[in-house]
This record gives sequence, structure tokens and C-alpha cells, in this order.
Amino acid sequence: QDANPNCTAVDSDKTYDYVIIGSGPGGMVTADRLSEAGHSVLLIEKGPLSSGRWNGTMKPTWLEGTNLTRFDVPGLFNQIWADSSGVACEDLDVMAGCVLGGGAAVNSALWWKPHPRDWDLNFPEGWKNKDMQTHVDKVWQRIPGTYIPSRDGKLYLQQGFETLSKGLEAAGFKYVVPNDHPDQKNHTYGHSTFFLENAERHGPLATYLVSAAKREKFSLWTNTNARRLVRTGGHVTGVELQCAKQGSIGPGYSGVVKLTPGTGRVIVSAGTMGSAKLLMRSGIGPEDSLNIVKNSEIDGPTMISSDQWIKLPVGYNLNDHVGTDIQIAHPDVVFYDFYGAWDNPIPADVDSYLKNRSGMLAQVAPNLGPMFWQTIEGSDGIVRHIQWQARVEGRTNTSMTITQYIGTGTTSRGRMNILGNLNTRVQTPPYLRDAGDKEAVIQGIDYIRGVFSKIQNLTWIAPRENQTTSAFVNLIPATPGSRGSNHWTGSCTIGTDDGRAGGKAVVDLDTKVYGTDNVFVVDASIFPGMITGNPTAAIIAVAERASERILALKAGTS
Ligand SMILES: Cc1cc2nc3c(=O)[nH]c(=O)nc-3n(C[C@H](O)[C@H](O)[C@H](O)COP(=O)(O)OP(=O)(O)OC[C@H]3O[C@@H](n4cnc5c(N)ncnc54)[C@H](O)[C@@H]3O)c2cc1C
Repeated sequence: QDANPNCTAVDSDKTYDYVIIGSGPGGMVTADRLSEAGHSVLLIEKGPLSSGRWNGTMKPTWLEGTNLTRFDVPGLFNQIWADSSGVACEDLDVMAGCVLGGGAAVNSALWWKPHPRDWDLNFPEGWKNKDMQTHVDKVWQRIPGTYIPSRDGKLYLQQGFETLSKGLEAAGFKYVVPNDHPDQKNHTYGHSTFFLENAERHGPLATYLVSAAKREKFSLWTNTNARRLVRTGGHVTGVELQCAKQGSIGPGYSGVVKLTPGTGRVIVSAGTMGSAKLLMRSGIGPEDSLNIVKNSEIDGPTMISSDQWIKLPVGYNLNDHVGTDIQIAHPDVVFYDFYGAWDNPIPADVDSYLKNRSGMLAQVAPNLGPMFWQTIEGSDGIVRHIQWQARVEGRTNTSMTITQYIGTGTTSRGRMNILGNLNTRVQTPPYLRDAGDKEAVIQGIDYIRGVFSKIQNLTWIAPRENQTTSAFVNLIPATPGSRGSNHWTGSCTIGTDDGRAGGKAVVDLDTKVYGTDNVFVVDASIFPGMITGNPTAAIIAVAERASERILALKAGTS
């Protein structure tokens, strides 16, 4: 890999106050806040450039000559499902973005102000709703989001939205502008809200990373894979880097990058799978995982010796929204072929988008909405939140698929692990392991079947009209392929219950890895439990809070 002519050796004289590994929502925000405080910051990303704003180049022919890429145009956001090569992480068994921006470059840009319960139910002291409000406000000042992306102020092909809304209204669901009322997530519905601006992908790539990059003491290295932390006991002195395989399309770095002696710190923001993997390769994790690394061909000979291992439950407490798709058809619903827009877009739609940032291609594929919410109290006494996410896509041209996510309140957890080839895999999927979670799925679907069955001319595709909900739910495997939502959290859980002493936590309340004095984890992996909606906004708020706590923490404090 390092024979790549674009691979530059790290300057071993140069040191950095902070080395941040991974440029997803967690990494970008932390890079901005730590550089803003005057520190020298190096942000390392193993993937290539993505958005046009960052000189990315991946695009269909009709975008040639513009500074836009596949990552920027909302109508192309589902291209990740048609062609993910060079974009999705190759070392994971689940979908995640390995490009500049991580998931925030490839996702559907759904953008929800967190429900107060997201913090209060899941997070430890110091991270409750009252502690998070200023951070959420800061995020919203920079990234307000919109539910009307098209610059002409119109929403297009809303027949699907209107059909389902009629049924919801009749059943007493109340229309809300979701981010004006983040706490109203029961019997409410609304439009999908996105982190778009000027009908382009916006979010942290267009805000936090932009302000970080303007600072003199900030550096960004893409196509550069962090292999492991170089440490003695709990103190890290550098990070071993190698040019990523994808580095053949752009310059990357190899060698050991050093931290400022004494005070330098590492922030691991490589995502739920990536952060866990990096810690394991650095001798931090459960013993069985560390033995896999030790016995591996690639890392075995160079792995830190076992007397230096820090035994923590990395990879456990894995979570994801458990997703269940139901499907209906209605003669009024109108499908738009966003996938076809890659090779054969409708010329008038291209024109309208390129000239005015308006029309169908300004809307996120595959025409999402309505979103609606309900809570279910299970026989175990736990209230679980459900978010329903509808889209115009399915078996026929008049179908809609509606995904049910069970969020706050879920109790099932899984585990991810590293393999001998150093890829990761979901060893125990977190879906429906507890009866209470399954009960909520079934009750939620039963209820919505009742609601939609009152819509005239609506037909059921899944579940079938004569199928019981529990038979339907039981037929869908509890695997990432069938239930996955790409909202992975939890492998490096935050908490006061130190994992070295049998607790669940990998990082303390300052997001510092137990047993180390200068390693922090800031990304979705520290979430203790699942939140109500799609997680990007909450991850950014968490990174704001973490940055504040990291900056307040004196170097060397353990
Ligand atoms: C297809 C898809 C659609 C989604 N849709 C939505 C949505 O609409 N709304 C929403 O809120 N959420 C959505 N999500 C989820 C959301 O994008 C993720 O939860 C979020 O991006 C996670 O942020 P993170 O910072 O934890 O990690 P990530 O975004 O995964 O970023 C981690 C980064 O670290 C890099 N990295 C990993 N290992 C290394 C290493 N060893 N060295 C250097 N770099 C490394 C990766 O390349 C990546 O860029 C979606 C996710 C996917 C995959």
C-alpha cells in the first residue's frame, strides 16, 4: 500500500496538540472547537475527498463542469445504494461512509433536534437535557436545516405525503414542524427535515470543517489510515499512519505522527465500528478481541505486549435503530426515478436544478415523508419511541415503503468484534433480543395498520392484508441486512461505571478512555442508548459538549 507514489512520509519533527482520527460528524466538530481554542490540530481521514466544496470529483457526466459532486445534489443521495465503491468503508460488514465527512457526506441528511428524553433517559450526569441545551442551540445556529429544500419554495410530488397524512389526521395525529417542537413526538407527524442549504448538502462539512480549515494551525490529511496508537502504558505519544488503499487516488501519509510531548492528545472519531477497531488494534478492548489482533498476520508481530493491554468492553453495548419496513400502494402515489437520474436525468429537472437549485433534484431521494411518531408503553413498563419514515419507493410505481424505527427505550444490545483480517463484523446483532422491543414493533405496526386501513383505495403489500403482524415480524430476520438502519452507536460507551472494573463504560464523563491519560473518543460510539431519530444532529451536539469538556480538562489528569 505504501508503495503508492502519492504516499508521503510523515515529518517526524512536527508535533500536534491534537490528532483527530476520522472526519465524520464527531471529528469535524471536535477539529473546529479544538483549533478555535488555539491548538494545533491534525484531522486524519482514511477516505478520499467528497463534496465539491472540498474538491471532491465523484459525479455523473451531467455535473461535469460544475463544482458539484454526487455528495452535494439531494436527488443523488441514494446513489450510495446503487454504487458505493470507493465511498463505503471496505473493512466493515455494514454500510458506513469512508470519505471526507464520513456518514455526513453520504447520508440522507435527515436532521432532527434531539428529544429531551434522548439525553435524559440514556446519558449520564453532566450529559442530561439541561446540560445539552446550549450545545444543541449552538448546532442549530450553524445548521438550521430545512424541510423545503427547493429554492422556489415548493415541495414536489407530494401525493404520497398527502395520502398518508390524510390517514394520520383522521386518526388524530397532529401536524408539527418537527424541529420547532422536538419534544412533541407522540401522535405527531411532519415533513422530513434536512441539513441542506441552497438545495445542496450542507451540515458539518459546510460549517464546522470550513471554519477549522481557515485556521493556520489546522491540517487535514485524507487518504490516510490510522493503524494504531503508539503508547506506553496509558500515555499515547503518536499515531501510526499508512496511506489508505483508496490513497491511490490522492496523496496520503505514512509513518508515525507525533503528539506535542507531555500535553498532546488523541481524539478517536472513527465511527462506531472504526473507533472500536482502532482501540482494539492499540491493545485496548476485551481480552478475546485483543487476542484476535495478536494472532493476526498483519498486526500480530507489532502489537503492544499483553502486559500493556487495557481491558475494556470495547465493541459491547452495540446498538442501531431496529428497522421494520411495511409497504402500501395507493393509486395517487407518484414515483420519481432518482436512480435513473444518474445516467438519464430528465433534462428539464437538470436545468431547473443547475440554474435555480429548484425542482425534483433539489429534493432528497427517494422522496421522503411524511415522518410520524408514536410512543408505546410495553408490558415491561418501558416507554419506547417509534419514528416512522415514509418514502416513495417499493414494489410498484404507486408504492410507499414506511420504515419503523424503535428508538429511545429499546433494551436489546449487541456486540461488534474484530476479525483476523482486521475487518470488523457485527457478532451479535442488537435487534429484538428482548421481548419488550419486539412487542413494541408489533404493537406499533398493528396500530398503524389500523390507521392506514381507513385510507380509501389503499392496498397493503407488506404485511399482506390477511397476515398477522406477529407472523410478518417473525419472518424478518434480526440481522443488519434486514433490520439495519445505519445508525450504529454504543461500542465505546460513556459512563461512570469503569469497564476495567466490570462496568459498561469505555470512556469517562470527559470522553477519556479509562486507563489512559490522553486518549478520547468522540463520535456515535459513546452513546449509551438509542435516541428517537436519525442521529447526526445528536452526534454533533455530543461533540460540542465533549470539546468543551476536553478543553476544560488539564493535561495529564487521569
Ligand atoms: C447510508 C446512510 C444514511 C444515513 N442517513 C442518515 C440521515 O439521514 N440522518 C442522520 O442523522 N443520520 C444518518 N445516517 C447515520 C449518520 O450518518 C451516522 O450516524 C454518523 O455519520 C456517525 O458519525 P460518526 O462521527 O460517529 O462516524 P462516521 O460518520 O462513520 O465517521 C467516521 C470517519 O472516520 C473515518 N475512519 C474510520 N477509521 C479510520 C482510521 N483508522 N483512520 C482514519 N480515518 C478513519 C471514516 O472514513 C469516516 O469518515 C446514515 C448513515 C448511512 C451510512
